[in-house]
Amino acid sequence: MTEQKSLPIISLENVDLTLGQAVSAVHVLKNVSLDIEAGQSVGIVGPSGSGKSTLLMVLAGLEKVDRGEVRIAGHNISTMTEDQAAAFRGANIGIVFQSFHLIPNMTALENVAVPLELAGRKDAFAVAERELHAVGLGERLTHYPSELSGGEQQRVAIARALAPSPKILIADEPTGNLDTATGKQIADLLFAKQRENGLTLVLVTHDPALAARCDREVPVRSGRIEERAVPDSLQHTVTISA
Ligand SMILES: Nc1ncnc2c1ncn2[C@@H]1O[C@H](COP(=O)(O)OP(=O)(O)OP(=O)(O)O)[C@@H](O)[C@H]1O
Repeated sequence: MTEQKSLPIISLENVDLTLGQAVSAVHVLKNVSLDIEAGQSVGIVGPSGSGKSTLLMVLAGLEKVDRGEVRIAGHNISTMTEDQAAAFRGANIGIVFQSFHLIPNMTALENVAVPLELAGRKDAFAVAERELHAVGLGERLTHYPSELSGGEQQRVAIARALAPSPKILIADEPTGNLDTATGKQIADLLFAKQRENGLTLVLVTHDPALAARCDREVPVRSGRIEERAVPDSLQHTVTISA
């Protein structure tokens, strides 16, 4: 019997992207290729300004590439219209932005319930409440973002991204504003979702401990990735030659 290699859930092929105009133009991503298997956790690491957040925006279809292809779950997100990409994200991808993007005039509970309501879930508020409890914010349901600390806002954003049970979670510094103990709790929650639900995790992080917990670290340097997916057959084999 021949072993079937599953298609990567995320695949970038020779992606180039320049942001800004004229003198402020920056060639941010340079011929980037990256395959991520379903259910894998990947830590995107690298110096400030190397292109990590831009890479996440590209993966989420929020930034169009100049060249190359971005395929998510077999769909070419680079050729979708904005509406198609938004619907696709809603059904498949949870996103935690560096600046959270919470809706200021909605409570924590309402912020988390919004994507569920948009998906037509009748149990939106019950699920939202459960997710807020899971990130340790059961006592902050009716607080508005301006009444929450930075770390609490970050956890609302994580609860909102996880609530619709996406296939993929893309998160920019998900523990960046948290103390060590709370950061570990959030990381535990994310890796539990990976283990139990097969969630694919793509995390940008400056935290070496969080990166080390991922199945794989992808280093970004000046807009380039040197690493390419290790074939399955080699992934769990470590050979030490004397
Ligand atoms: N709209 C834009 N116009 C011009 N340059 C941009 C634009 N957006 C980002 N850049 C540049 O692209 C580079 C990569 O930015 P990006 O935010 O992806 O870096 P990063 O690796 O996530 O950094 P950090 O770790 O500091 O968050 C930076 O040098 C930034 O100045």
